[in-house]
Amino acid sequence: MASEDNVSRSEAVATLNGDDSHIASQPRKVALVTGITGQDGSYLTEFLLGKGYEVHGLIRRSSNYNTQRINHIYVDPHNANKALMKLHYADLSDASSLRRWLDVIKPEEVYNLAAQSHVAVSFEIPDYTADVVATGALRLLEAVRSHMADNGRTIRYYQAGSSEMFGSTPPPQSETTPFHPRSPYAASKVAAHWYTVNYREAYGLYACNGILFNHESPRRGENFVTRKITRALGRIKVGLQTKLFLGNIQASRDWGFAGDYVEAMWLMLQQEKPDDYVVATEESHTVEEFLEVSFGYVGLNWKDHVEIDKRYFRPTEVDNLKGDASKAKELLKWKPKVGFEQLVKMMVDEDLEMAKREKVLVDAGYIDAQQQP
Ligand SMILES: C[C@H]1O[C@H](OP(=O)(O)OP(=O)(O)OC[C@H]2O[C@@H](n3cnc4c(=O)[nH]c(N)nc43)[C@H](O)[C@@H]2O)[C@@H](O)[C@@H](O)C1=O
Repeated sequence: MASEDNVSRSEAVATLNGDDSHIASQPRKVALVTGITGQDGSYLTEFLLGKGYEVHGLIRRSSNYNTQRINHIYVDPHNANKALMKLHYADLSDASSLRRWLDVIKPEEVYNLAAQSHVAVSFEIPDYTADVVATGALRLLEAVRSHMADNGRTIRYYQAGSSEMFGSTPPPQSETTPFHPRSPYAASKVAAHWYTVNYREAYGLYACNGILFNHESPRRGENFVTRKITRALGRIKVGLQTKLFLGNIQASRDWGFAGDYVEAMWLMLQQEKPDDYVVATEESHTVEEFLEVSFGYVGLNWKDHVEIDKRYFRPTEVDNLKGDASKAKELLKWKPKVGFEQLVKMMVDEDLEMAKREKVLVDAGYIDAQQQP
């Protein structure tokens, strides 16, 4: 469904919906989002469209469409009056594509959310992870810098940092806590963090690092632990599977709701000066506690279904993350709206509904139950 056509900015800016007259008198702000097909990209795009932005997303070519999370806000570009989210093929490993789209789109804000974001997988594909997460951020920063220099424009840049950068440094973790990364993913995020700081200091770029602690939602990828649990729980509840295999359930994370966290990204780019901010709930829970709350919510005992499988342990683990978000609270006036239990219930509710729909298809013989034990 991605458009392969270039749409000129003047054409796009002139396209205003009838239902947003409060912003119709000014040209729309234009944002460029990498990683738009991911969990955060989809929530950020909804948020920015709600603020009256025109949002351009960079997507990777794939033999299958991977736009499920944004299909509900996609409008065919032939409907120029309504199509305020536009998709373009590019890749963080392809510097020329980044510079070209900056030149065409001329965004005011760039959000770099794209990544190989799975920590365990980064041990399997470390070169690729470093290329996309670390060097990819550098390529984008350099494209932004050179575009600004050549065109006399300014762009505000957001870099998606991660609490994984703190690694083995004990909690609570704030902006001044030293990094001690424990995976190729985390080390790559540390590099991207410092590239961003360096471009700010060297070139005066308005560039911010958001150091976001884990943030989840019903749109979370199914191989991250929270969604893996709620997805399996839904299927267990309706009888499509019986067991769930997990790794280290003593790890503790500061889990917030992704929908809350994208607002903090945007707020960072609306300040007078660029800076780095921790975004977190300031509460930490173990994976075991997540199991207790989620299974308990639907009247099941997790101990009847969960088995520990060593293959999900990581070569080096991050044991305990708990953020100190005082700076974001004070300067951005940001705070999370969804708490831990509410987040768990939201995810369980959605995945229970999904499992019920899946069961209808299984019972009718349209799909099989994917050979789950
Ligand atoms: C902020 C940060 O947040 C995320 O990274 P993550 O914390 O590694 O997230 P996760 O859901 O993969 O693991 C959380 C914990 O859960 C343990 N765990 C146990 N059993 C399984 C298991 O079966 N699967 C998984 N995935 N984890 C398991 C696992 O060992 C770890 O201790 C990414 O978004 C990342 O991009 C990012 O930036």
